[in-house]
Order: sequence, then C-alpha cells, then structure tokens
Amino acid sequence: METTVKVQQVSKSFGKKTVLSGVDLNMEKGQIYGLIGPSGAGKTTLVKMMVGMDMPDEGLVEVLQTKMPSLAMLQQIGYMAQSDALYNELTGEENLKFFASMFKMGKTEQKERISYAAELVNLKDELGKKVAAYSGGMKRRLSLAIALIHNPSVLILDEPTVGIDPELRQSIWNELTRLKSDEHKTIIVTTHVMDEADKCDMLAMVREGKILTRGTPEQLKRQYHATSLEEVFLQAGGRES
Ligand SMILES: Nc1ncnc2c1ncn2[C@@H]1O[C@H](COP(=O)(O)OP(=O)(O)OP(=O)(O)O)[C@@H](O)[C@H]1O
Repeated sequence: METTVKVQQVSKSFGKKTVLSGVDLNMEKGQIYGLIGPSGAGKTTLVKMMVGMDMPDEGLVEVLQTKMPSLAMLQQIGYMAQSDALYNELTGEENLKFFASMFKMGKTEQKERISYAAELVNLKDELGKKVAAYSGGMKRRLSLAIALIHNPSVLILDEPTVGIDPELRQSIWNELTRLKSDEHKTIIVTTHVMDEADKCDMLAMVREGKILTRGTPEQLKRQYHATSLEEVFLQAGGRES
C-alpha cells in the first residue's frame, strides 16, 4: 500500500496549552480516514498541518512523500475548512471560477470541473446568486465544491456535512466513496456524526491531543465491546459536543 499522509511524532502547543502530543498516523492511498473525538481534542489542528496551514513544534508531516508545508502540494490537496472562506460579494459561480483559476487547468477543464462540483453539491440552480444571499448550508456546499474544484488526489474535509440535509449528505458520502474506490483518492474527514464515522475505512480517535485508539469501525466496536461507534466514543471517554 502507498502512504499518502504520514504524521510522525507531531507535537504542538499554543502558549502553555499542549494541543497535540506525540501523534503518529499513516494514511494509505484510496481510503477514507475519519478523525473523531470531542470538541477541542486537536482534530482541526492536525488536519491544518496536513494542509500546510499550521506547523508542528516537533515532528514531521508528509503528504505524498513531501514535507509539509509545501506550495507544490496545494495542487494535490483539496481542503474544506470548518468555517467558510468565501467571497460574499461574488456569486457562487464567480467564487468557483476564482478558486479554479488558482490551479493549473485549461478553460474546458475548468468548465467541466465547475459543472461537476456544482452538480455534486446540488448548487447548479443557485450559482448565479451572490454568496451573501446563501444559507449556511449552501455556503458549506459551495466550500465543498471549491475543495474539489482542481480534482485533488487528497481531500481533507473538516466537518464537511454540518448544516447539510440528510438527503444531500447521503449523496455526498456516496460520491466520496466513489472517489475513493474509482479514482483512488485519499479522503480525510473530521466528524462528530457517528453514522458518517461508520462509513470510514479507518478511524483514529483523538482525545486531549493524543491518538487514543485507531482501527476500522468494526475493530473499534470489538475493542470496546460496543454495538455502535457512539458507544465506543462514550466509553473511550469522549463527550458529545
Ligand atoms: N491558533 C490558536 N491559538 C490558540 N489556541 C488554539 C489555536 N487553534 C486551536 N487552539 C486550541 O487548540 C485546541 C484544539 O483545537 P482544535 O480546533 O484542533 O480542536 P478540534 O478537535 O478540531 O475541535 P472541534 O471538534 O470543536 O472542531 C483547543 O483548545 C483550541 O482552543
């Protein structure tokens, strides 16, 4: 198996607060990885390091065998942050075009990618509206479309389906599963939604800046003698946020 993301002995503090401590993770190509854990556990800090937006104090983060942060890797990584970074005064389509223009892409490919991404998140009919007039869920959907716009091989999604209705949530997960199976993308999601965690190939439970346990959803359930991931989560000492 090919390693896509390698996190080695990563530690990080903000002031006196230790947010990550000795984290090791290996993520293989063509899998969906879920990071679960209570609010404040360090999940966002960890994924930001994979994107190159934050630096470890100690340790190493590599994506596709390249030490992060790396400008060259931005073409390979699609990132959806927890808060939307969109241009409110531009329309949905203008936002997509703007972000697409930052990547190496021909005009035809750009059109195709915008169409694909807008379709996936069910925003085709709303693309002409200014983002200022979008609902919270529509903004999340546009952010997801932007993360996918350059057809990255690694997708890093921080709570991607918050504020998205169940039907669309399901179709997004179907597409994530297809991207993994057919296009061998590596997908990393943070989530508080346990039925989404169940759809991941591998899970790592983060708590107080450490990886408490990891494995497939089935392995974690067996390890904790639990029938659901919710039970695993609670038994592992997490709190719902
Ligand atoms: N730039 C920063 N400066 C100071 N403290 C920070 C900073 N970024 C994160 N933290 C702190 O680091 C800890 C971990 O935050 P992080 O956002 O990584 O958690 P999380 O697991 O993603 O939480 P949630 O599930 O609520 O998104 C929190 O206590 C947070 O307040």
